[in-house]
Amino acid sequence: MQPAVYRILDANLDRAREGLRVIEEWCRFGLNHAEFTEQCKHLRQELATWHHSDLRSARNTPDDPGTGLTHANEATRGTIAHVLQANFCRVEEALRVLEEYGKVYRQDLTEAVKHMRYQVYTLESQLITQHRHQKLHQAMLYLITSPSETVFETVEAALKGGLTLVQYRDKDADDLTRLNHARALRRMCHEYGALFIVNDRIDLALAVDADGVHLGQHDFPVELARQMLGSQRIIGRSTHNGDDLYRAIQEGADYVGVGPVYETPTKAGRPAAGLDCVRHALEQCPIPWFAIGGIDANTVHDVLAAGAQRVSVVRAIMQAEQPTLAVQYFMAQLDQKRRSQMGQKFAKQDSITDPWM
Ligand SMILES: Cc1ncc(COP(=O)(O)OP(=O)(O)O)c(N)n1
Ligand SMILES: Cc1ncsc1CCOP(=O)(O)O
Ligand SMILES: [Mg+2]
Repeated sequence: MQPAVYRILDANLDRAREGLRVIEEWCRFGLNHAEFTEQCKHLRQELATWHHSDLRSARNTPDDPGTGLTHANEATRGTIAHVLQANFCRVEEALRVLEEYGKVYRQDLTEAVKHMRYQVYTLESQLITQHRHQKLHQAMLYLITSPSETVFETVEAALKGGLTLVQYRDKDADDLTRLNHARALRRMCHEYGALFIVNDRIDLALAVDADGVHLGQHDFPVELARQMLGSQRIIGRSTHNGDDLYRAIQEGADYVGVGPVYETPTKAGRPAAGLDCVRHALEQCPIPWFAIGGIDANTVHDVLAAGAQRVSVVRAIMQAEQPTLAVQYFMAQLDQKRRSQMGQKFAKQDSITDPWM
């Protein structure tokens, strides 16, 4: 057996185990997810059983020309999602190398790492799903875009203000324009670690690998969207009354919009559902819900007082002179409401069990 093959197997066993350890640490300390943590640990330990001394003894780091190679993208990671993505790539590539070179070393290694590689693919999909849904539950402010010459500048300014959930909505543009805009906005949102949702169009959401789609009462049913998008993507539903809300929950929507609370020119012709829809959602909605419709600096206090914990806005940010400040204002109001509620809950019970907090 050529020493070079041993060196390749040694290096890639190290690479795979190191990448899994990076992922494991987020599962353990970032997600507090015992099952994912255990899966990573088991894969690491299984790889360790193949790391025999004949492979380790072939290591020759001083003569390794690769140690000096670096890539500009390796220096920094924009978000945790980028850290996870880079390390899943590292693990999957290393396992593929082990599988190929294992064919000239030991057939049982090849079989073992092939099985591990598919386990890692599944874990990656589960983690992406978990990450998306965790970010959805943590999102308190939801920007829905409106057609604008400065839509990209406005969204980026909002993301710089701490916005974590964006929906691309343009009822008038042609499909090619929507495709290009959605691609650009999805890239921008993910650079800032924000979720990107597409309004109405399941095909467009799939085409740009969006984090999800938002469907109105007269758009495609949630069931069809779920068949096309799977469980790993987010599906939101518009609701205007108690029946809509009940049905959306039964259909398995991941979140709902509740409103319009006030009449709004952004959704002309849709009558206001009033603050009662907020009060009803507070009592009846177990999934994340966003009050929407006519919410701005003048109305947000009443909407929060009626029980909203999350709000969705269009004009208040899209038409703001300074979108960054507008986002920071709303986030401060929402955080203050959340803290006051946490305080009240602690006052009422020994431990907080609210799954959305
Ligand atoms: C969060 C949220 N709620 C409601 C809507 C409205 O969706 P839209 O497609 O604009 O109108 P309908 O399909 O509900 O009539 C939304 N986009 N986002
Ligand atoms: C899309 C949508 N659905 C219900 S109200 C609304 C628009 C809300 O826009 P604005 O925040 O400008 O009132
Ligand atoms: Mg719609």
